[in-house]
Amino acid sequence: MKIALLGYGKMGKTIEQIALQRGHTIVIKAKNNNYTITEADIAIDFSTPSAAYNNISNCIENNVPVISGTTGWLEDYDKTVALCQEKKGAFIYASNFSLGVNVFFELNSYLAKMMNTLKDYKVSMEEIHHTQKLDAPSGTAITLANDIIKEHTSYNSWSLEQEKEKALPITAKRTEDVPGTHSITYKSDVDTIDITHTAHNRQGFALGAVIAAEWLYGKTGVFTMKDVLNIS
Ligand SMILES: NC(=O)c1ccc[n+]([C@@H]2O[C@H](COP(=O)([O-])OP(=O)(O)OC[C@H]3O[C@@H](n4cnc5c(N)ncnc54)[C@H](O)[C@@H]3O)[C@@H](O)[C@H]2O)c1
Ligand SMILES: O=C(O)C1=N[C@H](C(=O)O)CCC1
Repeated sequence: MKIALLGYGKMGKTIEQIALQRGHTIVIKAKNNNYTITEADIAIDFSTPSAAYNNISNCIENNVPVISGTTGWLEDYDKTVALCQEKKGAFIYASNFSLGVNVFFELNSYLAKMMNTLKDYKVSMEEIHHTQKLDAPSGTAITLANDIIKEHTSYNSWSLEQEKEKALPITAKRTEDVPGTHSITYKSDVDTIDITHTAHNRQGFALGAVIAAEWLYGKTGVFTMKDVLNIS
């Protein structure tokens, strides 16, 4: 496929390596909105929270299927879905494209469902990322928190504050060079259960995004990584 990389930073460059290894060509390496999307068969957006919606809607308007991994723009997600449906386009967003994290999402939901009957355990979450990250908490932490809230009746929201009524507390730490670590902890007076996913580098996110692009090409609709990986 002829791929447009919308965002040619840490992720764009890692996706380029994986896409070339898998036989694709890169026709656009955008660092701003100065590009002509119609040159591409498909676009992969890993840009910035303020740029993502314009990039994605530009693709949909021009009938170019688009994958987005950019986080921190989800206030515009519903509008994007409506546009994609109206234009009969193709779109996938995932807060995390790593295959391991997508298994971790399933584990998190299953654990939350079991723990819902054990109200002595309090849930908390910690995410750690590199210091250049623009958004907090991470998109992945928000997905994990929303999945817990769906299963666990003690929580109806998440918060970066630690002691908020019915809110699942998330701690967001920024440490140089950390690609992404997410932990969920259930703590009672007698013991603790922790589950953690640790990314060792950005290759897993990039591989998942290229697999999603290969899967989306030729389809119409709005999809998620659950559709791509056929898990759960
Ligand atoms: N979903 C996932 O699996 C996943 C994994 C890693 C990172 N991310 C997210 O991807 C995004 C990018 O991460 P990164 O580490 O590569 O950031 P980065 O800062 O290294 O790169 C961002 C790039 O976007 C470019 N950019 C700015 N405005 C643009 C525009 N209008 N059009 C196109 N490009 C533009 C910048 O010049 C830069 O090259 C972040 O939102 C991050 O949270 C998601
Ligand atoms: O490096 C980042 O930025 C990451 N962003 C995603 C998130 O916000 O969850 C995925 C992990 C890496």
